[in-house]
Amino acid sequence: MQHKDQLFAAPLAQLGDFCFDDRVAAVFPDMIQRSVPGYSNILSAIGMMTERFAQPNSRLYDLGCSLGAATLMMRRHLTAPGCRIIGVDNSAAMVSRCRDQLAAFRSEVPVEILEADICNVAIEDASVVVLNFTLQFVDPEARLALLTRIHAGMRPGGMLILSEKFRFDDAPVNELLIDLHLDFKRANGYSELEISQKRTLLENVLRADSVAQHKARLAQAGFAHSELWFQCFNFGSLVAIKGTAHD
Ligand SMILES: C[S@@+](CC[C@H](N)C(=O)[O-])C[C@H]1O[C@@H](n2cnc3c(N)ncnc32)[C@H](O)[C@@H]1O
Ligand SMILES: O=C(O)C(=O)C[C@]1(C(=O)O)C=C[C@@H](O)C=C1
Repeated sequence: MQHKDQLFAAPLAQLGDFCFDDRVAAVFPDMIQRSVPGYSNILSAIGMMTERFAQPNSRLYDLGCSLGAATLMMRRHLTAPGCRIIGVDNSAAMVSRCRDQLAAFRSEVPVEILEADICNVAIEDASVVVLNFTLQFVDPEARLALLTRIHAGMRPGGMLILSEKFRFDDAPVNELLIDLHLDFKRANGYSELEISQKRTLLENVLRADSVAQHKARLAQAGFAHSELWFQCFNFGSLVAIKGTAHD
């Protein structure tokens, strides 16, 4: 059964930091669909890109997998033989629900869901790595080290999909795209109170970078190629490819 996100509909006495606890996990599909413009388009493209980039007998990683929406897409579109998918999340509530959700659909592809910090987990022999709205929650100081480890754990020609909320250096543009996102949330039924409480809760935990910062960091981490392939307001997705000997 789908549960509607009404977590922030009533005034909260204390606005601490947003966290991915059991209450959030219980409404997460509704929350992310109504909060992230383009979320479904990005998931569909993760399926298409998996089909294209998964290499035989390699590993595919979904880092910050939540309930496994991207893992499911990858599993459904995987045609290369001998692959395994590894989903990682450090929220116990997400991991438990993710395992249930994956078990509800039949598949021959081996999938393992780990409860761990993506900054510590080993990345090995990967052809596809997904960071779908996860890097924005990692300490900015730890982001380059994580991407460098991901790059080191990938096969040549492997692909990273990095979806994020962005900030923009041009102040009027930044304001406009944030406002359009708020309109998107209003159109999806969120009240002004829900919007402002969630915004305060996210302030210290979701630290957005600009597209230029992401591209520069991906290059520094070793990725030979990267480009923004999707954007809607202040949300979007980049693709980065590890170079091969032919580059
Ligand atoms: C916005 S959700 C990701 C949505 C998901 N990828 C999808 O496509 O539906 C961010 C997730 O990242 C997880 N997360 C944040 N920081 C993490 C870390 N350092 N290690 C592991 N998981 C992390 C959170 O628990 C949360 O489930
Ligand atoms: O609701 C917002 O304003 C968001 O920034 C959306 C966002 C995200 O980008 O991850 C924030 C937290 C929830 O996990 C779902 C979506």
